[in-house]
Amino acid sequence: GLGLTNKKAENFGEWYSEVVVNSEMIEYYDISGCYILRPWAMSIWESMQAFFDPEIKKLKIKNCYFPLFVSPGVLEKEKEHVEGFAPEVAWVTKSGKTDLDVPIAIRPTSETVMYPYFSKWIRGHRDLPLKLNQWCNVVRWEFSNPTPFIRSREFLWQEGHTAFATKEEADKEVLDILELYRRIYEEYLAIPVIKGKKSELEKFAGGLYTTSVEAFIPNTGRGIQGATSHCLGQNFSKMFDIEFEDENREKAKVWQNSWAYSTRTIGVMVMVHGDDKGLVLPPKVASIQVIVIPVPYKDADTQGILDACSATVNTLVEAGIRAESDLRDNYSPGWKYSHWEMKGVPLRIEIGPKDLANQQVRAVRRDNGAKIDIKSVDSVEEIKKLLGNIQQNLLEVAKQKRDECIQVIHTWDEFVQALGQKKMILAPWCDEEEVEVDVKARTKGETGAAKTLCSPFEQPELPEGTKCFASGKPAKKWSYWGRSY
Ligand SMILES: O=C1CCCN[C@@H]1CCCn1cnc2ccccc2c1=O
Repeated sequence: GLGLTNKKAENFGEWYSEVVVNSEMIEYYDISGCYILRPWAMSIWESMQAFFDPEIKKLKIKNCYFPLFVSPGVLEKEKEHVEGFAPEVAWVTKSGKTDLDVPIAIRPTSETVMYPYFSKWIRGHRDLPLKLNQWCNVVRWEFSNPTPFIRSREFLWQEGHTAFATKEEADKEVLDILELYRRIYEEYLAIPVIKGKKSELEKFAGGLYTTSVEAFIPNTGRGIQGATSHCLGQNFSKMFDIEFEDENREKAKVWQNSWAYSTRTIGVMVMVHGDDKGLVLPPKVASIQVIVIPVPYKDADTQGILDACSATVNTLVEAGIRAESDLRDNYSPGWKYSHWEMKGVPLRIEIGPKDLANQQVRAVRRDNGAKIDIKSVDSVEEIKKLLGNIQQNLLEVAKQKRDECIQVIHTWDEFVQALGQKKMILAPWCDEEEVEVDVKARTKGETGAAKTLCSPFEQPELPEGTKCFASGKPAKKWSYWGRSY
């Protein structure tokens, strides 16, 4: 029947798989690591896109589309950039029964697809800045445990690729885009994130520096990279000869960025807000914000109740609220309550004989279960307010839970203890790579090693003489550490 067999606090992995399927977002596919995105998931992707695409167009970024296929020559152009990733690259080796003389790679990301053409298109400084984005799928044939939305062999994302004459312009754009990612998480998905810089070990090896928004999953005590905005420096322009004649007719290499968020965002939302009744959708990304359900009663005026439901939906829709009714006569009200709770619809409206008689409706919030009687005449205004409160409450509750998981430490013993308590750890660090490698080695265990998540832009006070928690050397910065996805 209805309802989840797994509890979020008891077996998180099974709970998550059940929620994404029972909420009708995901259907498992017969190829491991590949998932069907059903409309209930696709509409969430589309609502984020409906925010992000106009925003990047305001920044004069233009959408394009490059081929899915990459010729081996360019993919292997730079050993450093690709070597660590090579095992994940999927290759086309045949067409029909015939072997291709040269295998063709499927894009895992598009730097090497795009940049030979950036080199062709950029001649003079008047060709700059070049700012392109594409909405597409990418393929990475990963072998670690596949998880819908979080880690799949094919996923949807947007990838921005930009080229500037100066480093200053590139540095500014990195942060402009990172702010858009923060807004996606905090204003749409109601998920708190931390903006910061990745360590040298964790950054994109092909770039100059990596910034990211980091989320945290309290149930597993793992950090998760929410989205990433890299400054590539001139690494790729040197590799691909992307140069221009500057004002004093000198040849100069361009400064580049690349940035992405993916369908992983949806998985983070499920993990953070979901509960034992199923999915919980923030109103901003809910394709149905209000579901209206008739509660007929024996010989009471059933037609009157059905008409009131339809009238309520029409009034709400006219006011721009995404409302629908569930008038199916082959399901009980109780069944419908569970069904739409499982799908995470933020607000339910019940209309029974009493409500009809009193010219009111009963609203039930999905986030905290509160029941509110609303005068039908005030329904639009009251429901808009309720949806706003739900959006804000989801963020506040998530922020409070996340903050409870943050632990500031100063010593190795405190670090190990906090790690065991599934915390997101804020620690003073000497910023030396071999110390980071050492921490990974010393915390290797069945639940995975601890790594740096990011060094937050907002740095707490670092008193003179503070020691690195892991090496005892003078600490240079505060960094977040933890196990991660
Ligand atoms: O993050 C982004 C943002 C969007 C554009 N690409 C960058 C960097 C991607 C890093 N990466 C990630 N997995 C890979 C897998 C196979 C080959 C290459 C790669 C690879 O370069």
